[in-house]
Amino acid sequence: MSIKAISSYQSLNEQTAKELAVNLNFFEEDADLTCCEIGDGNLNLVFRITENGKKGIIIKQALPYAKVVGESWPLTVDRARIEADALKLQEIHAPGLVPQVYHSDDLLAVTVMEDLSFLNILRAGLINGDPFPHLAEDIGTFLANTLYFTSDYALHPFKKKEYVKNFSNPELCKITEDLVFTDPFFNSETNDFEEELLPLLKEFWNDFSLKLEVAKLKKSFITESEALLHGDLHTGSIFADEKHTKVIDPEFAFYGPIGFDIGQFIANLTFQAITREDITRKEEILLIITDTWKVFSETFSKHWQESGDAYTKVRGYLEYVLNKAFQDSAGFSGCELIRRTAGLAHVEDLDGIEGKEKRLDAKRKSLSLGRELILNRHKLSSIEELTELIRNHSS
Ligand SMILES: Nc1ncnc2c1ncn2[C@@H]1O[C@H](COP(=O)(O)OP(=O)(O)O)[C@@H](O)[C@H]1O
Ligand SMILES: CSC[C@H]1O[C@H](OP(=O)(O)O)[C@H](O)[C@@H]1O
Repeated sequence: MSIKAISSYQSLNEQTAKELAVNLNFFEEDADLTCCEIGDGNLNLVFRITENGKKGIIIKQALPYAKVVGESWPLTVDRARIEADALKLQEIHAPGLVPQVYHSDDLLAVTVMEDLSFLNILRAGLINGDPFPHLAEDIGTFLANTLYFTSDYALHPFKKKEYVKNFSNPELCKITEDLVFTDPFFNSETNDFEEELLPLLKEFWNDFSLKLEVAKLKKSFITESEALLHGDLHTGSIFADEKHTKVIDPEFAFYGPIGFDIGQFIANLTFQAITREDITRKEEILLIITDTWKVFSETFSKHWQESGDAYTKVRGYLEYVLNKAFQDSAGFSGCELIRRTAGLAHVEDLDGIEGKEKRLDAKRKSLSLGRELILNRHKLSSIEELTELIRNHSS
């Protein structure tokens, strides 16, 4: 039976992924196709199908469980629908900054999209020291456009609530609630860290002022339906080179506080500020952070002038919204730094450091900076103060 004709979910393999591509008319029946499963993320299958080595297509399929753990961690395949819908909406608001979606199938939990293999995953490129001259401009624009145009500042309230419903994503949000906001701040089984970090982590687990601030950040993540977030905007969710930037993998998309995406992006750049030894190379990262915020806040402010909401004309309201997003983003980035160091899901920027002492030193810096950002976020009043804090903790 043709895979296109199936009436229930089944997980693909390299052979059936090829058959699906042909049945969906992406290739001729007699095409000489190559298919490889290239997924290196925590959750899904990703097939790259090419004909004679030319640019091909990507078929991404959600498994009914989290790939990184296995069938013992069931997970809704509805995340594929959310990812495809989010990519389509992001393409409208931030054209050219996401892969094109060619086809999606909610039953098979499949998204067929543009093959971006000509680009590099940003995390790998940054670790390699590659330059990304357009990154700040592109991500600042992506953040400003996707966040503003999906918010109440831009949308009719009925449309906004329709989106909130469509992008209700409880299972994926629960992963973030646990892995980003809760587990690393308690002695949880999911945590994963070198025993040498235990004394510092014990300090965290016993620090009730730290826990109170994380509780406030978690509350804001859970309760503030401000804009449609990407939901997992780390440097492994971005393809880039010197000229292009493409944001992938919005399966964690949902309505949340604007500062969350900004904070995750800043934190994942911060790992590079911590690990780079050369001062000039560190400063390159701090400049990307500064410029991203500047592009975001300037572009968001420009859009704001077009808003039909009467309150957006009230003096001080835009400044309030931006200041809250800024301070939230500092706090969220603190949580991301800590969870990527001691929680379940790690990053190559830290784990890939050769030499145990050097690696532990970087991880301690990441944990201490994370704590500072969470505790002192309300004292930060400019992006320069934020980058100065990062600079001081990463030398
Ligand atoms: N559009 C694409 N073009 C080329 N490669 C892709 C594309 N989407 C994903 N990949 C590859 O698959 C990997 C995992 O994709 P991702 O969407 O991050 O999956 P997961 O949701 O499991 O984290 C990426 O790191 C990248 O190597
Ligand atoms: C068990 S999911 C852990 C972690 O993985 C996700 O990232 P990705 O899909 O990019 O691999 C997300 O960050 C989750 O917190």
